Amino acid sequence: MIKFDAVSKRYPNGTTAVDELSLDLPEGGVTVLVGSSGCGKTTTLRMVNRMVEPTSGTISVGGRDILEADAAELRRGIGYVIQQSGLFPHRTVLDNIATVPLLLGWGRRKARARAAELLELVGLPADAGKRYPHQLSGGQQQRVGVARALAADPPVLLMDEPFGAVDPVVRTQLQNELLRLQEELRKTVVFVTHDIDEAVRLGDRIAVFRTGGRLVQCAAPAELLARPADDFVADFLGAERGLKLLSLTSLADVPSAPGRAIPADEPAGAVPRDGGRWRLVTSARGEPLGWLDTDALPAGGTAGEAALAPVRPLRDTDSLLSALNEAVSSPAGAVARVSADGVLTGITSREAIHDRAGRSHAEAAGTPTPAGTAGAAATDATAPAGTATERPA
Ligand SMILES: Nc1ncnc2c1ncn2[C@@H]1O[C@H](COP(=O)(O)OP(=O)(O)OP(=O)(O)O)[C@@H](O)[C@H]1O
Repeated sequence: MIKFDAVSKRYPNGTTAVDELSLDLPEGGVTVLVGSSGCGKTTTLRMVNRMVEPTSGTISVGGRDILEADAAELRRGIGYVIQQSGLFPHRTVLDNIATVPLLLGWGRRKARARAAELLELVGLPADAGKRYPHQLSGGQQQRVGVARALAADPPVLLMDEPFGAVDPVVRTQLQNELLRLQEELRKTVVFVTHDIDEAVRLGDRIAVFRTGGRLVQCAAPAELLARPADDFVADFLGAERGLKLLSLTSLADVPSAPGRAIPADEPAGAVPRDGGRWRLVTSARGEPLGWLDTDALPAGGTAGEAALAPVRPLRDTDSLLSALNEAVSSPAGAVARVSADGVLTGITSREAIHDRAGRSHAEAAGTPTPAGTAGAAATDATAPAGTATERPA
């Protein structure tokens, strides 16, 4: 969709911002550009919509050399979102979003209807449309920035650190919104960030640049994390790249055992004390409520009335990293698995998670799978904490 062929950008002061870049950005995918400050990410992005002209090489969008296109026409097919949202302060939110459709001569009514539709698409309430940008939070302004960039339904979206100026919680929300939108819209997105976690979350592919505008590696996140091309990329990805890789693997194919859960209305005195210390207590509907310590059972009352250690049930769509986190923080050393409606489907041992984690690394690195621990993969809720064989992930 977007193709860079031996593209360089040299500024008159002698700075080489981008050096002989050859890169294909697939249609409908998110390509994230990362790298240390000043390595040419923004320059690369801005060359796509001709805000910066390359010194040499060719860039094509949809098979057409961008230098042969009229710059204004080219930009109509390319949405652009920047860090400080870039909204017009004296225009209402709705008018901001309607900017490009109005420039395209859509007519006021149609442009505003489209803007209202987009407001909803990016998760803002309809009444936000009448406000001015300064009457919105930073996160809401960024949503408006995204809505404005999408207004004319461009096939390409350029995003230059769009979530760089908001706090981590809002940032995660905005990332989730973008993933949801992308699921629906399938734009070809070029996304610049300094944040490797953001890159791993959002990117179908990640391009790592180094100072001097040199592309070092471009690969899918899992491949990049498992097989960094050199020490520079490995350092850039950080010491925790093994854990980051686990954030990309889902829990879906990790086995679980039914587990013998205890209903909350079971009399405490009737809870079996043998076969393991921690037992999962569930509601009448089967939702996990917490872990019961059978070494400290109260004399009277029900299992549900006892002090329970917290449980954070996980679904198949949760990541292996979340599962590992839950397994190490749960006193039972196991994870309660639930269906989409929150009902217990089984219990997975820490060992099963370790086993899957090891395979996930081996798969991504293209090395032989380490011997599995099939058969010991699941646990039942009666297994005492810490009985799983400890193996490094
Ligand atoms: N107009 C310009 N004139 C001269 N040098 C420039 C100009 N614009 C950018 N540069 C230089 O080109 C290099 C690449 O800049 P660019 O903004 O693309 O980097 P970046 O990777 O986006 O940086 P950051 O992460 O800090 O935003 C830098 O050394 C920068 O100083």
